[in-house]
Order: sequence, then structure tokens, then C-alpha cells
Amino acid sequence: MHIPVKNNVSWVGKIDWELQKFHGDEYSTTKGSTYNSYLIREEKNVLIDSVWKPYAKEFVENLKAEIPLEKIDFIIANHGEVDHSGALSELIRHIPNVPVYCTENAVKSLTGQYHEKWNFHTVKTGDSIDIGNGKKLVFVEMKMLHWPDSMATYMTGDNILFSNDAFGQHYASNSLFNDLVDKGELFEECLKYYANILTPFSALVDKKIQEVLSLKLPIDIIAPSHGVIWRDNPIQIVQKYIEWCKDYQEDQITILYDTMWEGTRHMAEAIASGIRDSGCTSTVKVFNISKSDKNDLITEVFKAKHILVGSPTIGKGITHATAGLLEMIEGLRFRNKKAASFGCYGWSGEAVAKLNKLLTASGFELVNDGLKALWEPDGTTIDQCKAFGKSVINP
Ligand SMILES: Cc1cc2nc3c(=O)[nH]c(=O)nc-3n(C[C@H](O)[C@H](O)[C@H](O)COP(=O)(O)O)c2cc1C
Repeated sequence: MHIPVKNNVSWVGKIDWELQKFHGDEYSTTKGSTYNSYLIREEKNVLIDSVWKPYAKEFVENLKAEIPLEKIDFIIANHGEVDHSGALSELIRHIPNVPVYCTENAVKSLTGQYHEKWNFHTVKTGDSIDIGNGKKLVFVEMKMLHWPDSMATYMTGDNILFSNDAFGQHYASNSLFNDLVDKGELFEECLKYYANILTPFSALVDKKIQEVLSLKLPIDIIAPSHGVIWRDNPIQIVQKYIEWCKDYQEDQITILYDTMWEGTRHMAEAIASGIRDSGCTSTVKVFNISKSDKNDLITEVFKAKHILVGSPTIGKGITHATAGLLEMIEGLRFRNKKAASFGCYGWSGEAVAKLNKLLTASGFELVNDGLKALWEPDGTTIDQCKAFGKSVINP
């Protein structure tokens, strides 16, 4: 499949309607995804990135229909991850000497994964290659956004920023352009992507965006490596990233709990009603950790100014779903958020102390020592939960 992007640039990627899980089971892709590969046909023919490995053969077959493979002058590998580089082995088998432009770190990641000797040409920020017709490809290293090997490629003349994973989303669509898809769905996927993948690198995102904006390059199109291409007011997604990278929060309180026999759910709901009854106008959301999509929960943590986490005590600890979510939360290094914990227990009641320890280690400011309820909460305990909710918001 080939979709024109602008002038001599076309999309030659893959729409993956079936993808439901990404990075193993680490990221839920309920709206599928796309692997965006771009073919530039100026005096030089250039391929930017490829597709995920299972689609390598069909990618190369489709590419052959576009251009005789030996006419490809350069490959640009903006990022070594297998969802973008996965068809390169198959392609380079047909054109073994084709120069592959990438960062020094990408030579390591590509060689580490494919164990093949390609004709690598390493580039640094500001390096460029001439592609004829007065146009150039200029490289910008994007170290740790989101791998050490990442970079973006800017095409002069057509003013296209091939941003790789930055500004992308896991969102399968035939339409492929931001002005042709549902805006609500699109921004939801962008936010989910930022919250789940880019949060730990927010300081770098901020620095890199300022660096690129200071170059005052005209940007007509931002062409990421997943999801839709930003051609209608592309700067809108850059502005969103500028908001998101600055310890983002909305006026929201997110309550996350798990339960075996409903007691901790009753606590969660009483805490939520205590917050609401206190006259607090913030959005309050309550989620069962075991029943919700973990990546959506991460997005709700990203949006929150306070999170409250509840787990019953099991085996002197917390439930496995709560532990799994807190492990994800720790890795994402959220900043400027407050937290409190709660949970039911039967005899020893270690869960709240454990939650407090994990939340503190993840950078949350604990607002109190938490609330434990012995067995199923009775009326008095429910009142305590309501008061607890109120006190979390107004300590
Ligand atoms: C498998 C299992 C292990 C448990 N282990 C502990 C424990 O180590 N310490 C404790 O205080 N309570 C323990 N409990 C009791 C629960 O914490 C108690 O039933 C609590 O009220 C359950 O809350 P829930 O209704 O939110 O699931 C255990 C319960 C189960 C089912």
C-alpha cells in the first residue's frame, strides 16, 4: 500500500489492525497500530524506517512494486527497535551495499539484534545528506527519546520532520492524516503513549523540543513512525508535549484499588464519596486494578494530582495486580503527585505499609499514614473512609 504524503514523499508502511498487545504484554494497543515507513523519491531515493519483523516479506514485496530495490540510494534508520527496523534484514539481503544512516548507538542496537554487517554511516545532530533537487535530510539525535539510538530526520524543501516515535500513537487508521480521524480518539492515544512511554524522559523531551524550536525550521508535516501523520497544524502535538512534559496534572483524583472479597472496594467507594461530599470539585475516578487496562490506569495516574491506592493484605503483602501496576508506576518516575493508601486485612495487615513504601520509592509525596480496615468495613469504618477521603484532599 502506498499513500502520498507530500510531493515526492510517500508512505509505504503497514497498518496493523490486529495488534492488541505491544512490547510483549507491556502496552495494550486496543486500536491497533501502524508501522510508518516513508519513501522519498528525489534525485536520490531514500527509505526512512521499515515495519515490524512479521511483516518484513510483504513490506519488501510492496516496496518492489514502488521502486526497483537497487534504485534505493540510502536507508535511514531513525531507531533500532524491531517495529521499525524489522524488515531491514530482509530488504538489505536484496541490496547488501546500501548505506544505512543512523546514530552510533543505533549501530549497536541494530547489530545487537540482527548480528549482520550492514553498510552503516553514523550521523550526529546537524549532519545532513543531499538528496538532490535542492533538498537535504538533516539529522537530529533524540537520545533516550525513547532509546539511546533514537533520532529524527528533517527534510528541507518539503519541511517534513520524520520524528520516529516522538509524536506517534498506536492508532490504526486507513486515513493516516490527523485531519481525517476522530480528534478525541487521536489525542487519547497520544496521551496514553506519552504517559506510558515518555513520562520518564520528560526533562529530555522539554530540552529537545526547545532545541528544535530554536532552530526555527519551518515544519509543514510531522511524520511519526506510528499512527497518523500531522499535516493539519502539526505544531499542535508539539504544544501538547510541551504541556505534558512539565509534571503534567489535571484537576483529578484517581483511586485505584484491588480486592478479593469486596471490602477494599467498599473502602474505595466510601473514600470517593467522602471526597465528593467535602465539596471538592476535582474529577474523582475509581478503578479496580484487576479489571482495568493497566495502560489506561497509567494514563489516569498521569492525569491525577493525587492517587489513592488500595489493596487487601494477602500473604503479608499486596495483590499481584497492585504490585504489577506499582512496578510500572515506579519505572515511569511520575513527579509532583501526592498519594495515600488503604486496604482491608484479617490479622496482620501489612498491605498499607507496603503500599506506602512503594509509593514513596516511586516519588509520590504521602499525605498520611494510610487507612487500614479490619475485615469487611462496617458503618463506623465506612465513616472513617469518608473522613479519610476528605483529609487526603484537605490534610
Ligand atoms: C489467600 C489469602 C491470604 C490472606 N493473607 C492475609 C495476611 O497475610 N494478613 C492479613 O492480615 N490478612 C490476610 N488475608 C485476609 C484478608 O486481608 C481479609 O479477608 C480482607 O478483609 C480482604 O479484603 P477484601 O475484601 O478487599 O479482599 C488473607 C486472605 C486471603 C484470601
